[in-house]
Amino acid sequence: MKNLKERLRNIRKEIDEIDEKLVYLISKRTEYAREIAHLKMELNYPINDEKREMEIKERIYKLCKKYNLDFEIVWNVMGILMEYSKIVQREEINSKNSKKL
Ligand SMILES: C=C(O[C@@H]1C=C(C(=O)O)C=C[C@H]1O)C(=O)O
Repeated sequence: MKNLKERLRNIRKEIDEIDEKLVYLISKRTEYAREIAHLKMELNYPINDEKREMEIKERIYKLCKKYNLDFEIVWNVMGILMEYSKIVQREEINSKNSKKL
């Protein structure tokens, strides 16, 4: 019983560390998206890039096979992250445009 409780505590510690890494990686991903927004402004490219999103989808599909994960669920998570990166890009472009006025 004592061992089981200790194992539970240890696994939760591992999960906390993974969560911290995930949040760090989300912040990295979002910062890169912010940088991309500036490049898109210069290049006159739209925020949405369906072709790129399809490439990501294919990669994620293969990675899910490799790591034996449910693609639908992982793709939902990725969808949220991509939505977030587009929100940040829109904010970035709006704030740059409003500074121009
Ligand atoms: C970040 C980009 O902008 C958008 C967001 C994407 C993402 O979050 O991965 C991918 C394609 C674009 O729709 C990009 O073009 O690379």
